[in-house]
This record gives sequence, structure tokens and C-alpha cells, in this order.
Amino acid sequence: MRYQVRAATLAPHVQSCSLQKQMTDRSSKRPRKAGRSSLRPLKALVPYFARYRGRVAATLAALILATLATLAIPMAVRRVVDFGFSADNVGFIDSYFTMLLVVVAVLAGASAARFYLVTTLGERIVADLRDGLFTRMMQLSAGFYDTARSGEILSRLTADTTQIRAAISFAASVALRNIMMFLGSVVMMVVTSPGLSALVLAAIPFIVVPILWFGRRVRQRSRFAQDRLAEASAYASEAISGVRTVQAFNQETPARRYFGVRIEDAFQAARSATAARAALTAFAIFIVFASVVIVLWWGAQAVVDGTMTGGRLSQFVLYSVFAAAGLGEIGQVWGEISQAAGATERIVELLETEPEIKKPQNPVALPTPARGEVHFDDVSFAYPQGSGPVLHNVAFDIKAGERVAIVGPSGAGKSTVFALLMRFYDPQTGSVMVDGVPITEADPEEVRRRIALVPQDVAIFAATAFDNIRFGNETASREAVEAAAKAAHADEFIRALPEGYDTVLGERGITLSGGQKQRIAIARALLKDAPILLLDEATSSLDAESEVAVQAALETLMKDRTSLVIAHRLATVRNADRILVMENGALVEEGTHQTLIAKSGLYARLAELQFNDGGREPESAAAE
Ligand SMILES: Nc1ncnc2c1ncn2[C@@H]1O[C@H](COP(=O)(O)OP(=O)(O)OP(=O)(O)O)[C@@H](O)[C@H]1O
Repeated sequence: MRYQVRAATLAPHVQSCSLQKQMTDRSSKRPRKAGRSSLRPLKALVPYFARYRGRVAATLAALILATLATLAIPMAVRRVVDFGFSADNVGFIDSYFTMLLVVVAVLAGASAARFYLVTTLGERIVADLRDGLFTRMMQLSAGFYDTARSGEILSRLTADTTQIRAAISFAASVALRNIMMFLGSVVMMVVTSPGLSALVLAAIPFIVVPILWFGRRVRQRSRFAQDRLAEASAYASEAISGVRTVQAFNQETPARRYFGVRIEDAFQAARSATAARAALTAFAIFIVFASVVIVLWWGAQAVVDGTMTGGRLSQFVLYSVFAAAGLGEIGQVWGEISQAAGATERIVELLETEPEIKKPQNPVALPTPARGEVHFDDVSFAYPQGSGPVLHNVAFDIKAGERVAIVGPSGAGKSTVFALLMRFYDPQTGSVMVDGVPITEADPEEVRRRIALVPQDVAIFAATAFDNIRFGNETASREAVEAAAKAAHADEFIRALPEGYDTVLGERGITLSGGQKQRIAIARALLKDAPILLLDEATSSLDAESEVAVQAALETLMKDRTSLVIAHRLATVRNADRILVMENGALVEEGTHQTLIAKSGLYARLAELQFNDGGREPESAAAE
């Protein structure tokens, strides 16, 4: 139950799904998809660009201007070479060099604008992607997180998005500039010398086809490298969050070794991807410049024969150098763009994972005012990733304001009942209702708003004590937060912290004791002030003294609400109006403490075991 409970505390509106399988299914199709078109995944970014049409248009304008300015330079050079180098043309030289300066100034301005626009566009789109990804992560829950590894997801949120930013901010702009430059130069080459151009154009397929082939290999390898890195990150994140367990079992060395192997794998994969990129670069540079040399050779012969002027050849050579350099640069950044395509694919997988549990199109409104009734109608349930049914035909009715305890051996399915009530999962058969409405027909947010959960495994965030309690109600005032803490018997220990309510609690509440965390969770629930209260082992980490105090706080909390209490310690449940006894996923007994003891069934056996264990007899334990 850990994940569900944590998810509940982390984000009250998270929903459940079981889409890991769907993700995995998709993942297995990946190589074939990759084979079809290496840049196809980038299509998923189009809607993100579309949001910033103005900025994209300005970027393209700056790009075109910079390209035109560059393309103007060789024409000026030709004039200078053919007519400029003679003493009676001094005025001509001045005007041409002045024009050249203007062109260079336009080029500089347009390049700066392009750089600024393209970089901020990259940052903007990546910020949106991260935001979208996090939003999706908050919508997916229980079923998905049962198998997903948080470290791997974090790697997508950070490393993959960074790669996309690099591609947009740098590679895409370089590629676009060079594509324009290449096309512009080719046109100008044809204008300058159709004969030489034909020679160059004939060489192009030999350049482009291998570049595309190399690019695809780079992409496949880099996707593999990113996957290895994500695996290493996932392992590191687990080891770091469980560092005390690692140290307690002297597992530092094996953990280091394990991580070392993973990181080495990631390195090897990255090296292989880089090797493919390096080969691509070498190939691109060689083939492109070799073509230029051959062209120059032919051109030189034409000048010697007198069929071409030196200026025209200079102009042609400059255009062909531009075209070649353009192609060379495209070749270089193609690898990076291919890598970004791999990263996009990984992100899109997550973005496209649909939450199984979401708001119906026409949700049925829960009646107001809230009554706090709970109804389980013949509910059977198996966890999506579980090995079999966990609940079998569970049926019960809880009236508004009733206090019901759920007891039973470990693994009986008690927390699962809570998970279904919070709608982290949907049962396979039967129906769960809140205030008479099947929760599958209602908005999950509305259902969860009516329920306050004090989980078994309390999530504390690296925020102040104040903010941690206010999690129960974002709009609560300082006074309300402190009043809730007082009622939960948390006020005293919070005030003793170095900065009182403003003390930042360590990540996952590492600075707090188990009992303190539970009291924070109780304060949260008090602040939420929901009509239905779920207590999952809420006092399990408390010492006897705190338990008496917290029990008093819980009494306040449970007053005038429907409450469902899971407890192993029967002393804490005996005052319930009714006790549901579960065993192996079924409801086996139901009644008050007295009637159940009289029945001599499972409850009586559990009670006897527990009280005899402590050398106490049930009635005296009741006084606690
Ligand atoms: N997310 C999950 N995925 C698959 N199986 C699960 C999951 N959570 C719980 N289970 C299984 O469901 C069964 C019931 O678990 P549940 O947590 O509801 O028991 P419980 O009665 O609350 O136990 P405890 O008192 O120890 O908390 C157990 O067999 C458990 O292994």
C-alpha cells in the first residue's frame, strides 16, 4: 500500500491507472518505428511550437535575413575581384567595401537576433514540456507507480528535456540556417555557373544518403545510451532514499559496484553513440570538402582556358564553400537532432500514457451537503500488477457519522479497501459509493475532497512544518494551522524545533520521529475537515503516552464524521460503533467488540492473542 498512500498525501488529486503495460507494449515496438523515420518523434513537438507562432516567425525572419546577408557577400567579392583592383576605380572600391560593411552589419544583427530568439524558444518549449510531463505524472498514480521507477521518470524530466533544449536552442537553429544557406548557395551556384553546378549537384546524393544513414544509427545508439543512464539514475535514486537501510546491511560496496556497472554501461553506450557521431562528422567533412576541391580544380582549368573570369570563379567557389560548409554543419548537428528525437520519443511515451482513472465526461455531482456515507457493494478486486484477487465480494454499508474499525491479519486487504474508496484503483466487479453515488461516475477530485486520509506511511515534504500541515487545506490561516497542530498534539514538538513552524523538515521528514510524522498527518487531516476520515494505523508509531494524547486528538477528529479506522492494536478499535473483520480479502465477521468476542471467531482469537501477549486481559486494556 505504500505507493497509494504516499500518492494520496503527495497530491490529493492524483488518479490511478495501470498503464505500465501499455507503456511497455509501446516500448517493445520502438525499434521498428525508429527504422521508418529517424526524426518522426519530433513531430510531437509541433503543437509546442505552434503555441509560439509569433516567436517562431520572428526566428525564421532573422534566419532568412542572416542567410541573405551571407549570400550577398560572394557577389560583392566577385565585383571587387573583377573590377576593383585597378587604380582608376578608387570610388568603386570605396562604395563596394562600404556596402560590404553594411551587409556584415546586417549579418551580425540578424545573427544575434536569431541566437536570442532561438535560444529562448528552446528554453520556453522545454519549460512547457517539463510542466506538461509533471502534470501528467501527477495525474497518473497507483497502478502506474506500482511498477514505474521514480528515478527513471526523473531522468526523463531532466536529462531528456535538457537534450531537447540543446537541440532546439542550438542544433535546430544551426540546421535551419545551414539548410537555408545550402539552398540559397545552390541557387546562386546555378546562376553563377550552370556547368560547374551540374558537377556539384551530381555529387549531392553521395553526400546526403550516407549522412541520413549515419544519423539513424546515432539516434538508435543514443536512445540506448539514455535508457542506460535512466536505469543508473533510477538505481541511484532508490539507493539514496534507502541509504540507511543500505548502510545498516553493509551494502555500500555492493551498491557502489552495482551502480558502477550501470554507469559504466551508460558510458559505453554513450561512447558508442559518440563514436557514431564522430564517424558521421568525419565522413561529412571529408566528402563535402573533397567535392569542393574537385570543383575548384575544374574551375581553375576554365579560367586558364579563358571561358570564365577569376571573379566568377571566386564567387562560385565561395558559394560552393557555403553550400559545403552548410551541408557539413547539417551533418554535424544531424546527430544531435537525432538524439533529441530519441529523447522526445521517451518523453512522448510518458505524455501519452493515459490515466485510467479520470473524470467522466458527465460526472454525477455528489449530493450537498455531504453526508459521509460509504457503501461497498459486492466488491472484488485484483491489483493490476498483482498475482490474484485481493478482495472477494466485499459488501458493507457505513452510515453518516458512524465509527467503523477494520481489523484483520496483515495482508487481509484492509488498506486495499481504503485505496478503492480513494479511487486509486477501480474494482473489477461491484461498486463503491460515497453519499449514494458510485464513485466511478463522479469526479475523482470531488470524491477525494470528501475524504481525509491519515496514511500508514506519512509523506513529509522538504518544506516548513507550517506548509506541511497546510497541505491539508491550502487556504488555511496561520491560526487554523496552529489550532490543528495543537489538537493533533503536534504543536509542542513543532515549537521546540529550531525555527518553530518555519523549520524546514528534511526530505521525507527524515528529521522527525515516526510518531511526530503521524501527528503532522493527523493535523493535516484535521485541517482538511472532510466528512469521511480514513485512519490507516494512525497511531502505530506512537509511544503509550503520545498515543493517549493522540487518541484524544483522534476523538476530536472523529467527532461528527464518518470514520474508518484500520488498527492492529485492538485496544484502539474497541470503542468503534462497529468492527469489520477481514481475512484473506473477505469480510468474515461484523459486529461490536462485545458481540464479536462472544462469537469466539477470528476477532476473539486475535483479541486473545494480543491481550494475552501483553499479559493483559481485554477489559483492562480497554482503559488505555
Ligand atoms: N500495489 C499493489 N500491487 C500488488 N499487490 C498489492 C499492492 N498493494 C497490496 N498488495 C497485496 O494486496 C494484499 C492486501 O494488501 P493490503 O495492504 O490491503 O493488506 P492490509 O490488510 O492492509 O495489510 P497490513 O495490515 O499489513 O497493512 C496483500 O497480499 C498485498 O501483497
